[in-house]
Amino acid sequence: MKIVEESLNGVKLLKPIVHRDSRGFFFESYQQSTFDQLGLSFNPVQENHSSSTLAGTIRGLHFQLDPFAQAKLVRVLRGLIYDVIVDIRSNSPTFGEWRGYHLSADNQYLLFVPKGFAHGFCTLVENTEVLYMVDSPYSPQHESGIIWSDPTLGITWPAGDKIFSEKDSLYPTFDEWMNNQH
Ligand SMILES: Cc1cn([C@H]2C[C@H](O)[C@@H](COP(=O)(O)OP(=O)(O)O[C@H]3O[C@@H](C)C(=O)[C@@H](O)[C@H]3O)O2)c(=O)[nH]c1=O
Repeated sequence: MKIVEESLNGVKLLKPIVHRDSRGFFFESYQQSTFDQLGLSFNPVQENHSSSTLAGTIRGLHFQLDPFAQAKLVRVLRGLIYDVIVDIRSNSPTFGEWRGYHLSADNQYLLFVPKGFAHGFCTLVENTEVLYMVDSPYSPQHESGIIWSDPTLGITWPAGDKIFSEKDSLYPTFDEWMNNQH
């Protein structure tokens, strides 16, 4: 496992060591001691798998509130996504900044997203499958989010029509969410 890119404090784009042979490939997608060596404190307790039928499907921007905040290790088993994270740590020098990464079954990247980030993605091809481990269990009472199309954040999503859930259409803007924190 090697770090390909570090951007907002604590976010890491990782590339596993891929062992290829005549059958195909093998890689360790998570190994606790490797993560410890990379300085990533991550002890997953739940794995999630989502499949999105149409290209242009958006899921996000999501996070869970303390004490159920989740770090995530995200990768794509099939297809291609534009994965977006937003720093929502109010004490962070990069508070309110976002970054986007192309994750695909082909590039085999893994994105490590620490606690304190809103997370979402847009699928770029049909039948895209995303797998991610989280280090705190699902807690519906602690689910929260920010509207993916937020004007202040100004995320440059891929062009084209979008498909998203009703739940995701009802999340507040970044400014509304911030004002509700005080
Ligand atoms: C997130 C989650 C959902 N569910 C249920 C609730 C609901 O009935 C159904 C679909 O949930 P959602 O619409 O929230 O699924 P989705 O929009 O895919 O939510 C996910 O989006 C990405 C971007 C993330 O970062 C994840 O943490 C998660 O929030 O699955 C669970 O049972 N466990 C879970 O951990």
